[in-house]
Formats: sequence, structure tokens, C-alpha cells
Amino acid sequence: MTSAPSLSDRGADLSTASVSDALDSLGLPGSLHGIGALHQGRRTVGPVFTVTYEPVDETGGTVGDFLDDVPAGAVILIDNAGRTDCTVWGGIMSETAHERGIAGTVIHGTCRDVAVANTTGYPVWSVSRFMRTGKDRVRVAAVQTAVTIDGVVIHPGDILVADDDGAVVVPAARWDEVADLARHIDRVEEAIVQVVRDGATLAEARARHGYHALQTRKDPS
Ligand SMILES: O=C([O-])CC(=O)C(=O)O
Ligand SMILES: [Mg+2]
Repeated sequence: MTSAPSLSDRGADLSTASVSDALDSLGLPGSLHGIGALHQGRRTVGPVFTVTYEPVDETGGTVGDFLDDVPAGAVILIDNAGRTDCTVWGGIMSETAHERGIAGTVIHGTCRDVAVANTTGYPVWSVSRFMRTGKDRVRVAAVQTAVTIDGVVIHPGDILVADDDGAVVVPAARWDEVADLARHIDRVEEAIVQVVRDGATLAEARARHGYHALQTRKDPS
């Protein structure tokens, strides 16, 4: 007997663009503005393991203390308040996370050892890249508590989808609804392209399939 697919498996086909449009149409936030892909051509989906950092003024702060506690398949979501002058992620951590089957890391902050993440294929998203370490500059303040990034409140276990366009988070309780809607949007967009291939103008194709309102918030009935 095969087991039911996990939440994250069921999103493996979804792009961040269609998930973002689905969230818009439901009036939900979730797109994490300012966080981009470290390498193009990688994608991930999975439940988030949240990590919150805070600054330290004295020695003793360090990065990555939480990593041994992250389960396989989780996406690590690090909130360092958008700080870009010191890292919260590096190559040893990419190698370790890759070894453990962790699904990826998304950082509201910066990271280093980009070449290592590149070589291992471990997927990382961040605000920027920079080489100065967070050791003695930051420390882990909390794990698995709610974080707020770009005004989006994210709880442990919410589902994060990331690809070349960035990262978007969906509340776990709304995942099925959002994923179904995103899939519907994908089908409509494919149909528009097919109509164009069949000879219609883009304007005709879009009008026929209601392109401009695909993501428009629908009045709750
Ligand atoms: O100091 C850091 O950002 C961590 C680091 O370089 C590594 O994990 O290799
Ligand atoms: Mg390093």
C-alpha cells in the first residue's frame, strides 16, 4: 500500500507565480519581497522550520546552532530582520543540510560560501550574499516560533514554495485550497498560450480566458 502524498509532494508541480496569484485572489499575503534565488534553476517546496536571529555586541554569538534539529524535508526559514552586513548561512551548513535531506534554506538576511551551495546543489534563497560572518555578531534567539517577514506572519509548518522568482509562503490550513487554485491558474495560462499558438492575438487569447482577472480578489460569497 502506498501512503498519501505529503503536503509538500503535492506542490512539487507549482510555481511561485501561480501560488502568488492564488493568494492574491484569496486576499492572503505570502510573497516574500526582497528574497531571491542564489542560483537559478532550483526549486523547493516544504513545511517551514523557522529560526529567528538577534544581534549580539560581545563575543559568543554564532550561526547554525539549530541545524541538528531540522527534520529531512523541511525548508529552513531564517529571520535575521533583513540584515545584510553579516551572514547567517555558509558552506558547512549547506553541506550539512544537503547531507540530511533538508529541502532548502530561505534567508531574510545574507549568506556566504555561495560556491559550496552551487557545487552541492543545495538550494538557497536570500536577500544578498556577503562574506563577513555572523559569528560574534548574531545568535539564534528562537526556533519554531512565528516570524514576520515583509509583513507576512509565518508559522512553523506553513508551506513554502521557492523557485527562480523567489519565495512564497502559504498557511498550512489553506494549502489545499491555494494549491488547487494555483493549478487552475496554470491550466488557464497554458490554454492562453495554446490559443496564441493556434493563431489568435494575445489580446483575444487573454480576453477569452479572463487573464486580467485571474488573480483579482474574488468577493467572498
Ligand atoms: O559564518 C557563517 O556564515 C557560516 C559558514 O561560513 C559556514 O557554515 O561555512
Ligand atoms: Mg564557511
